[in-house]
Amino acid sequence: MAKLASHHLIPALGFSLTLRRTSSSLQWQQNFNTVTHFGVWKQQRRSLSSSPTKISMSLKAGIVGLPNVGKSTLFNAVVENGKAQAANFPFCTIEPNVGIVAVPDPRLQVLSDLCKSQRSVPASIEFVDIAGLVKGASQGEGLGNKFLSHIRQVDSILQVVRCFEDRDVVHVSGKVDPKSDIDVINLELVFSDLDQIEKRMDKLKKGKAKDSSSKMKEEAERSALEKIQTALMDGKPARSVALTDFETDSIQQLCLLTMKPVIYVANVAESELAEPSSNPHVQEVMKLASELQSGLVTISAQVESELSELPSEERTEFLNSLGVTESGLGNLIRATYSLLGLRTYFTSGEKETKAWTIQSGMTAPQAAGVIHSDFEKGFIRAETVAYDDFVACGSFASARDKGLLRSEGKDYIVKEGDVMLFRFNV
Ligand SMILES: Nc1ncnc2c1ncn2[C@@H]1O[C@H](COP(=O)(O)OP(=O)(O)OP(=O)(O)O)[C@@H](O)[C@H]1O
Ligand SMILES: [Mg+2]
Repeated sequence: MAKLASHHLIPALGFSLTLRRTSSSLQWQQNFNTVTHFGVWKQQRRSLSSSPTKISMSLKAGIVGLPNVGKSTLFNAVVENGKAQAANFPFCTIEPNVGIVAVPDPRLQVLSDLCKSQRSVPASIEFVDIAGLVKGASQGEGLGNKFLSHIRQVDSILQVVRCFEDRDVVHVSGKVDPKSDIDVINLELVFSDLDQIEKRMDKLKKGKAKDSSSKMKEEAERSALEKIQTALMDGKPARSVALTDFETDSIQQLCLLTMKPVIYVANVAESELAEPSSNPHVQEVMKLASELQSGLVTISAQVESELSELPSEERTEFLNSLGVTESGLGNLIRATYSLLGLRTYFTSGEKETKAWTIQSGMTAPQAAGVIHSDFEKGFIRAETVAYDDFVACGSFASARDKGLLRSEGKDYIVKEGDVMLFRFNV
């Protein structure tokens, strides 16, 4: 029988990944496995709102960089109660730390107020603090290949680049030099990808494909690998290579490191936070980020870490004393979310208002599937209203009366900020 999955149904589902706080630890209440394949990795979570207890689908951003550049300091600031050891010696981090971070979104509160929701649940991203990489990592130097494999498992890379001068903080190559630091990291990623590609090409040479469709797939993979290999030899990342959709799909399972989108995080000194662009190191990172078609966020990991220790009423005062008005973390989190190609749609009702994360281009049934696979399987139609229209009308009923609540079918591509109700069959 067809049912209208109205707002009383969606919040009642509780199918999303649910965290239960126990006296000793955080436990995953559902079997949905988004992080446990990292085994030993620690799980921590920051909630930017006091009420939410649930986390929707999230993707991973890996914090990468040379040793001792401020990765764990940044991680601890982003992940409230982050317990990653951050200290002034290289290779301080060995096992990766994982933290789940809520994506700040003012729309959530607006919808929640309009629908008088009992709670609101933000979208989230996972941050992963990874061990420092050094020259030769792809050959097993430093903490070596094991840590490149940790990078392989994330969806995007935040590359922390040291832009602060401080004689007391050891730099592994002896001086602050963002260009050289970025080159070292990128080169290791390139070497590791070249190695992967070579191994894969050797396997493909054996040509095991029997039917014509497998042969076509192998051909697409071979062609993609050759194009990428040429670019890598030229020092260019795999993501810069133009591939057909078929070629892109064929190499997906290789998880090439240089295919992942990158944001450069220029880590500046406290005293430079008010005017980071006057720091020549930051100017250099800006130039490189733009050449490498990557994002850039300037932050002082040290300041963010100190801020996170302060009671909220003292934070503004501290920021003002440094000549800035807001913490850079919200910016970093939003930039990462957008870099991952993520979009948000909302469900909103009396029980809860929730931001759901989808990949851009997802259809209405796929978006419904993020709530629960039954929603996707039994999808009939979605009732949808744009966020601004919903706010102008104040409720689903009023949006329906004004003809702004549209009934969309299975081919509808969900738009950023859609507020949705799903009709489905179970
Ligand atoms: N913006 C900054 N200004 C001054 N000092 C900083 C800044 N950011 C980090 N530091 C200091 O740099 C040192 C190294 O930081 P951290 O342990 O976070 O580095 P890391 O990149 O995680 O190192 P590793 O790769 O060894 O795990 C710490 O003493 C930290 O306080
Ligand atoms: Mg560390």
